[in-house]
Amino acid sequence: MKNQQLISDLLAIGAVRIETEDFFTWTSGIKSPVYCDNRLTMSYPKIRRQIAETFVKKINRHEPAIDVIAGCATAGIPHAAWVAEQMDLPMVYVRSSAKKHGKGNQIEGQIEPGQRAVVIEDLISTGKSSIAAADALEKAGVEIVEVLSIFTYGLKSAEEAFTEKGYTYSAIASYENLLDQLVEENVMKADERKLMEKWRQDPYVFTQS
Ligand SMILES: O=P(O)(O)OC[C@H]1O[C@H](OP(=O)(O)OP(=O)(O)O)[C@H](O)[C@@H]1O
Ligand SMILES: O=C(O)c1cc(=O)[nH]c(=O)[nH]1
Repeated sequence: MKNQQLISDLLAIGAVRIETEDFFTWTSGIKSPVYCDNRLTMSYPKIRRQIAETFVKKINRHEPAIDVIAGCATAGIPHAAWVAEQMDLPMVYVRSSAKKHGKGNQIEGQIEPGQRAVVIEDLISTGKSSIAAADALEKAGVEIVEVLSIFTYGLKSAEEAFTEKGYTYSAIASYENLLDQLVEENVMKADERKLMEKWRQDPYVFTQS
């Protein structure tokens, strides 16, 4: 699946919303004029299959092979499941924090120290959620080979956070691809695009302390 195809699909199913007055609040607290709801892709078998196939191709590049697919709770879980199913690999998922009852697990499913894992996330903003999942797996002795997501905003702070941790990450499509497509489809004018690009350089600009 090409990045521009994914963006077209996300736009076609209404997964991308832009609000220039009543901002969205991201999990990080950032107030954003954009929200990309990749959860909607679950409801479209062709799109979710193409996403899984693209992830599988990326994962198959790794040598030695990957032992386990790890989904980030919650939105990464179904995509991790479809990838694990296609690859006939074990799957686990990682909660944002350990359960307060039951077995107190943060990682659900079976992992063994020394296994090589790919972490599947639906979206990367600051990277905090997927890095926390990768950290939990690493703490359990698992090697993080790559973090994959459907979409990334490509925020500088996320890039720095991944680099600092030494995790490799990639996404099928980016905010850049989204802006290209919005201009292409005449949804956004070139000067509006500039503003959206500017906001990405300083994503906390609308966030009150
Ligand atoms: O890179 P980050 O700044 O961490 O932001 C991205 C995370 O935010 C969203 O999850 P959300 O917290 O909304 O929870 P959900 O997956 O349970 O819907 C998204 O699904 C990512 O997990
Ligand atoms: O950072 C987030 O919370 C976030 C941003 C976004 O565009 N979509 C989403 O589901 N979460």
